[in-house]
Amino acid sequence: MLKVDHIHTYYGDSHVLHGVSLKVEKGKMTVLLGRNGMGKTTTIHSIIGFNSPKKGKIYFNNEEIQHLPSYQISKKGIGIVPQGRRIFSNLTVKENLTTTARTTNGNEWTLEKIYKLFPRLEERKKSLGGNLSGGEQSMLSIGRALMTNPRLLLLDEPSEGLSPLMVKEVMSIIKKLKENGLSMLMVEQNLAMALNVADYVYVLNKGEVVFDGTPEELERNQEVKNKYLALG
Ligand SMILES: Nc1ncnc2c1ncn2[C@@H]1O[C@H](COP(=O)(O)OP(=O)(O)OP(=O)(O)O)[C@@H](O)[C@H]1O
Repeated sequence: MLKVDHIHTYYGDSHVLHGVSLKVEKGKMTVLLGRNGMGKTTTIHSIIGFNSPKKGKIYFNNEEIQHLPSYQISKKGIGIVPQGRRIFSNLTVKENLTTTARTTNGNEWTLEKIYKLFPRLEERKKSLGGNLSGGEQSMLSIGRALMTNPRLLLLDEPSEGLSPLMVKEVMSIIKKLKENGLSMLMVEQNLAMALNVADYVYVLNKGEVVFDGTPEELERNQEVKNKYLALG
């Protein structure tokens, strides 16, 4: 469904991604792991067109998208749950869900379905986004992305800064989406959580893929875990 082929991405003169390649299969959860600053967010931003690669190609359903602006990429069916959630703090929960909603990719997701998946959001539908707890904001950010009816959902550390209880809740929702057949690429710092939901894992180090394999293969690979995933 998504193929990232040897991309090189820069911030000004700073060369951050050095030929990153990865694939996301239809209906699967692919997880990007790696320590802080290794290029995970930059990879997500390259795919969605926030920071397009200077070299290399990105194919979505066999079509090259690396040269397109982000609104066109999103129109083609790639949704994003950005790092830090980025919800609209002066809009209500309901407005957050509806302002960027899109039906051009089909119309599976409706407000009713979102509220069914996240009953907490329905309870708080009239509250301003800025008044929600971190966990509620995380749910809102996922709900808002689903309202664009994506074929592929990019999630950049949806569990960041949440309490263990909230992390569990958000992850169980992500698992439900996976059971429903949604294709996802998720950045995650928490190894245990990543191994729990992933079908396939990539590890990034200094803008390069240093491991790819199944969660079981990563689990057994003590060297990769020690070298590239140790905290710090
Ligand atoms: N806007 C920017 N301008 C310049 N350099 C940047 C910018 N954003 C990120 N970088 C640099 O690019 C590199 C990769 O950053 P990136 O955010 O992709 O890492 P990450 O793996 O997602 O880490 P984190 O979990 O901390 O977000 C880092 O060295 C970072 O300092």
